[in-house]
Amino acid sequence: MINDSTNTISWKSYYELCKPKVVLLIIFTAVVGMFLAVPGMVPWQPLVFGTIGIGLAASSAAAINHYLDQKFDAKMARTKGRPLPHGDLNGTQVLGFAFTIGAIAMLVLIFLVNELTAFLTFLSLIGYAVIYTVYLKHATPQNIVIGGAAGAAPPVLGWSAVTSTIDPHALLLFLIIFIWTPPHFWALAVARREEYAKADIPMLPVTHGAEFTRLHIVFYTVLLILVSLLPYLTGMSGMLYLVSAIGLGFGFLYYAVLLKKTADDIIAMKAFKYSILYLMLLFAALLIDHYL
Ligand code: HEM
Ligand SMILES: CC(C)=CCC/C(C)=C/CC/C(C)=C/COP(=O)(O)OP(=O)(O)O
Repeated sequence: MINDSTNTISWKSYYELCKPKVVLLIIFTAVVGMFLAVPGMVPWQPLVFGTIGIGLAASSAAAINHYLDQKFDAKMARTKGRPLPHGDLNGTQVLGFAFTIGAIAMLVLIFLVNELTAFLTFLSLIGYAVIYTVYLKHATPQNIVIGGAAGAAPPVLGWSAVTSTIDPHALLLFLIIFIWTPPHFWALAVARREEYAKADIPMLPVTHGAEFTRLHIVFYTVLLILVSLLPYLTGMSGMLYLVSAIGLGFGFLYYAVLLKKTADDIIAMKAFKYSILYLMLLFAALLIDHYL
C-alpha cells in the first residue's frame, strides 16, 4: 500500500529541488525576452515550448546544485532543511530527477524550439550547476559576479527562442540582470555572513568584511540604475519604462544607502526582498511599455 504522507513529502521535496520561486522569476524574464523580440503576439510554439524548455533546464540546474552543494548546505541554518541534508531524498533520486528533466529540456529545445536556444540554455545550465557551484563559489569572492552570467541569460534565451538570433537588445536585458545579481545576493550574504564563514564559503562579506560589501552594494546599485536606462536610451522602450526604471532604481538605492548607514541585518534582508520585487516590476514595465 502507498503511504500517502511519504508520497506527499517526496513530491514536495522534488518541487523544492527546483528552487521554484527563483525559477519562476527566471521564466518570467525569459518570457519578457520573447515578447520584446517581436512587434505583435509571440508565435505560440516558441512561447510554450521555450518556456517549458528553459524552465526545466533551470530546474535541472537547481537540482544539480542541491546535489553538489549538499555538504555545505548541511552546515547552514538556511539550507540544512533541504531534501538532501534533511534526508528526504537520496543522491541517486536527486541526480536521476535532475538528468531526466534536463534531458527533456534539451529535447524540447532542440526539436521544438531551435538549436541556438538549446545550446545557450545548456551553457547556462553548466555555468550555474557546475562552473559556479563547483568552482567559482569556493574559489573567489567574485563568484556571484562571474556566475551571475548564467542567471542573467534567460532574456537572451527567450529572445533567441523566437528569432533564432542573439539580438543586441536582448544583451541589454542580460546586462541589467548581470549587474542586479551582486546587490541581490550580497544583501542576503551580509545578513548571513556568519553562516557562510562557518561553511567556509568565500563570499565577499566573509573575505572582505560586511562594511566593504555594503559599499559594493551601493556601488552596484548606482551602476544598475545607469544600466537600467539603456533600454530607453537605445529606443527599445518608452516613457513608461523610463519612469518605472528610475522610480524602482531609487527605491533600491534607498535600501542600499540605508543598509550602508545603519549596518543593520534586518535592513539587509529588506534590501534582499526588495531586489526581487525590483527585478519583477522592472521586467513587467518592459513588457507593458512594449505594448503601449
Ligand atoms: C549567481 C546568481 C544568483 C545568486 C548567487 C543568488 C542567490 C540567492 C540566494 C542565496 C537566495 C536565497 C535562497 C533561499 O533562501 O533558499 C536567493 C533567492 C532568490 N533569488 Fe537569487 N541568486 C542569483 C540569481 C538570481 C536570478 C537570476 C533570479 C531571477 C531572475 C533570482 C531570483 C531569486 C528569487 C525570486 C529568490 C527568492 C526565493 C525564495 O523566496 O524562496 N536569483 N537568491
Ligand atoms: C538554464 C538556466 C537558465 C539556468 C539558470 C541558473 C539558475 C537556476 C540560476 C539561479 C541562481 C541561484 C538560485 C543562485 C543561488 O546561489 P547558491 O546556489 O549559492 O544559493 P544557495 O545557497 O541558496 O544554494
